[in-house]
Amino acid sequence: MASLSYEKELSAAKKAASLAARLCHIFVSIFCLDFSGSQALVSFVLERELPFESFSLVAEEDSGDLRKDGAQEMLERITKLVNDTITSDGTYNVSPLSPEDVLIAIDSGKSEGGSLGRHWVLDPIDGTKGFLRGDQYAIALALLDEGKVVLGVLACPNLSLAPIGNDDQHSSQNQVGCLFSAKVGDGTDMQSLDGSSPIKVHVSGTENPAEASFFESFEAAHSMHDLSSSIAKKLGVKAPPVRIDSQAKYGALSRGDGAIYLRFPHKGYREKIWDHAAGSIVVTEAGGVVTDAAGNPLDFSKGKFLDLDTGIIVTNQKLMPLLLKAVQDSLSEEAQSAPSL
Ligand SMILES: Nc1ncnc2c1ncn2[C@@H]1O[C@H](COP(=O)(O)O)[C@@H](OP(=O)(O)O)[C@H]1O
Ligand SMILES: [Mg+2]
Ligand SMILES: [Mg+2]
Ligand SMILES: [Mg+2]
Repeated sequence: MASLSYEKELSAAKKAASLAARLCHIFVSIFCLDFSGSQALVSFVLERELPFESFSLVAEEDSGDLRKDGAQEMLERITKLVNDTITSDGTYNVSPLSPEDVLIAIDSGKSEGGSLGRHWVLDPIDGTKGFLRGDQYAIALALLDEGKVVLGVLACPNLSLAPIGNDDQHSSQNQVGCLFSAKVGDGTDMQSLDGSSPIKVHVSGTENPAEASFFESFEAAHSMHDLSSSIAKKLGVKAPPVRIDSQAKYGALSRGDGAIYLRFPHKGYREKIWDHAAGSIVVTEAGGVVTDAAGNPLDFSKGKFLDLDTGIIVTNQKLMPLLLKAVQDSLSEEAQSAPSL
């Protein structure tokens, strides 16, 4: 049986996500509207770092737009950016990638995943809308082994190292750029994206919902904010929701910035595994719980999509029973009040 320690896989993942974060950061300055360069870079780094492992990647982007007529210049810019990032890192002694190499690296993310063997799961930029607004976004990378998430890394370039809501502008703690990493059975670490030493993080230990603050999507279109506010009210949560983009919510929750994350997409939306794989292990290894609205664990073994009941709820172990009850009460009230069609 292959080594189950995933040590080298985790360090490869941390390196890949950090370099991709560097590349995304440069994107901001040139306002380049294509995000697949981050995917090309992650795929390049993983294949170089783990040359003896079979490589399967389930990732959000593909090269379709970059292969269209008129995308030549964009592809050249992305290729340059990928090469510049590889050169700035300095560890790979390779000749520069050609535009075709970049397209191939992007398209190595076409795997379907599933319950057999190992699959990397990548969201090269999660929270695209947050990224474009200059708010939170994340590079989210996880490894599935036999359908289970065994490690996850979240690079959050705009998340402060200090807790959210701590407005001490003059503190040296106000530095931004966090890297969260988690390996099954090993806890969750956080470090600065500039490479400080990692510290262990833990979810909030609060048992009192009145003290808990909760996260939800910034984008109202991504989650039913009415439903989450009804749940929060039932629970007795006092503070208003903290709305942030991307899996930075899972990162923030893993270090106790808030105690609850509620995500109820509109009917018909199917959640993708790359939007939750890394975030969920970052939270569970920090002592939290991630389930669907029925209290079932998320099943990452079914391919690209999560087949889940209604929504995703995240909190600590003590609050979960109360939260689950509030969720189910709110859902059944909503079902009763909905006009029958
Ligand atoms: N209508 C919808 N409902 C729920 N999620 C949606 C959505 N449209 C897009 N998303 C997903 O929500 C993710 C962002 O999550 P959040 O709402 O927590 O910021 C997006 O990731 P990308 O930005 O990678 O496409 C996208 O996959
Ligand atoms: Mg996403
Ligand atoms: Mg994305
Ligand atoms: Mg998207």
